[in-house]
Amino acid sequence: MATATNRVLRVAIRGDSILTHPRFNKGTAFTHSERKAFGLNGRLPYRVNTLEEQCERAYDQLSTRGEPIRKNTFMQSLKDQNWVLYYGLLSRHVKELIPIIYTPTQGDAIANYSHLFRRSEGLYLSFPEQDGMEEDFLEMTRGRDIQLFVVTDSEAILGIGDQGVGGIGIATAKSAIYTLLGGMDPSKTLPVVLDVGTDNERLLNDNLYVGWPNKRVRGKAYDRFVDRFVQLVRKHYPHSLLHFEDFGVGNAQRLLDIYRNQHTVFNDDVQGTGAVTLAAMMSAVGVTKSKLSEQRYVVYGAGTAGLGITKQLRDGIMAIDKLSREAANARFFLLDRHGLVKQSLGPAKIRDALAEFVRPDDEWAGVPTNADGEVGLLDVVRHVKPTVLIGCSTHAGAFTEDVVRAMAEGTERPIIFPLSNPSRLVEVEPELANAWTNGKALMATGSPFPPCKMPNGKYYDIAECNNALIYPGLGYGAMITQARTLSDTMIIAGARRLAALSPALADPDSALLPDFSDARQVNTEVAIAVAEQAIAEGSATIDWDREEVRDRIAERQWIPEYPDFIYDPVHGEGST
Ligand SMILES: NC(=O)C1=CN([C@@H]2O[C@H](COP(=O)(O)OP(=O)(O)OC[C@H]3O[C@@H](n4cnc5c(N)ncnc54)[C@H](O)[C@@H]3O)[C@@H](O)[C@H]2O)C=CC1
Ligand SMILES: CC(=O)C(=O)O
Ligand SMILES: [Mg+2]
Repeated sequence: MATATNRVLRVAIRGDSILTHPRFNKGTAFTHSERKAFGLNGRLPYRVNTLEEQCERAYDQLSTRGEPIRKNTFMQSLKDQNWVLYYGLLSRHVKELIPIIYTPTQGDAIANYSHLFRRSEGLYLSFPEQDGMEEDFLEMTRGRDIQLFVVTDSEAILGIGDQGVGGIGIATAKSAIYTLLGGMDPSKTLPVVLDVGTDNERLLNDNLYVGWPNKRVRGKAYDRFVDRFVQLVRKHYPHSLLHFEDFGVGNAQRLLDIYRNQHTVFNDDVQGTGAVTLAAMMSAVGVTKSKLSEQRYVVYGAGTAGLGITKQLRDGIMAIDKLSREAANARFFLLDRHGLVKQSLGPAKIRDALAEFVRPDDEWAGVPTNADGEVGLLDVVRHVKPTVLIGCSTHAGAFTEDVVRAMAEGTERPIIFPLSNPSRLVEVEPELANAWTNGKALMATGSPFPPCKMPNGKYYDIAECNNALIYPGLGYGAMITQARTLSDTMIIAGARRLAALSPALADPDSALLPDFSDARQVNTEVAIAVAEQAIAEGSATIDWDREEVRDRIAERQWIPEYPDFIYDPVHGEGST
């Protein structure tokens, strides 16, 4: 509701309308004079509470709920009632509550979306209603200054696959994180689901499923539908940021390539995941006193995130260590469902997008294969002796004891990042990898995990290498400078700033990335770095000096505090 410099708001609605409007509702925090002005006197109990008191009450209520999914439902209902209270509560308990409103719990809420459904949130654009898309879009956005669209088509939600219309839950969660950690004004963000059907049989056979009960539309019809939406964004909100989330592997990078020259677009799974992993890797090589370019990287799961990470690390090696593209590419060994991505697998088993990273066969003479000539993870590890092992496969437990021990034989400090979400899909539990490597592994995971006890009795904090540690800052930096593009160099600037904040820099036994309890300050630093880079390279379209970026961002970031309200039925906000 407020920014650091905007403490008074003119509001046009009153009575029940304001009490049921989550953007304006203050509940018991309406002052007595506001109650008079807005017709609320008889609608509220006498005593005026502070936000602090409201947060205390809401936290007590939340604490009576045991299971994470019940806490998630409570938080959703709070968001439906009062945004300031919702974000106020979250910001007082960031580390405890992010796993409730985001991964892993939001994954369960999305999987059960149609059964938990109470009320809608965001914009639902359904394939059979596409002729009315512009009307629906305008109906939703009329009078609003939307600066950020978070869109999903729900094909690859976290690691749980196609969730049909329930995928709106990842767009709403990612938007909420933009506000909580990036300072984005929630009234200027819009989560969107493109409901193009679902191939999830469980949903198709469920009579309570609330989405379009149809097989997923693909091919040209799909492309036209997505394009219709993107062109509406471009036409009506040319300066907005368009964030793509959890699109399938056949579309994520492809749509990014199509639209990145038309609008300021961002694919979180490709670019956000790549950036946070680059930052964690910079931190890890700082601990081992080596360079990014000196590592041998095995990436297990060459889908959207796997390839995004690989390219971002490759670009980092080129930008920071000045290796050629070919030399940097040669540091990577990718595996997918058919094992090592190597030449003889042929086009039927290798996506075109992986072309740059296909290994030559002659490198693998004498290495054991299965009957189809495929090389598995253990044999890749034995042969390559990787210093880095990254998982983004959704294959729970893929980093077995044999794999981890084989890796530890080949390198003093194995860098192991099992990044699959939600937690139950992690490639290896950090506790196990810690035990199998005698506490030598440097680790980061996609969802939160508890610290591991080291042989010396100390605890090792597991960095949460989740794109939420960086995407709100990347997006905010691009949005606030109205950048024409979110360029690769802006992303690298953000990753370098994040790496510079790593606790492991000061103490090599500390976590590789800042703790999520500091994620707001961290993302603000990332936003500053991105905005400075946007100005330096001419992507920014606002007329700021680099030196003023920090102050400008501090002034503009949205904070969960109640401004004072003045009733103004003519010029006030809230009437549209
Ligand atoms: N930590 C983070 O910030 C992020 C984590 N992720 C996680 O990464 C995982 C993958 O996500 P996406 O790349 O979007 O999905 P995706 O479906 O594009 O990629 C998964 C890839 O793993 C491969 N795969 C599946 N089973 C395999 C197996 N048994 N062996 C080898 N390869 C196998 C698939 O063929 C596919 O190419 C998910 O769990 C997701 O939650 C994704 C984005 C960000
Ligand atoms: C974190 C995230 O974006 C994912 O797991 O898809
Ligand atoms: Mg994602």
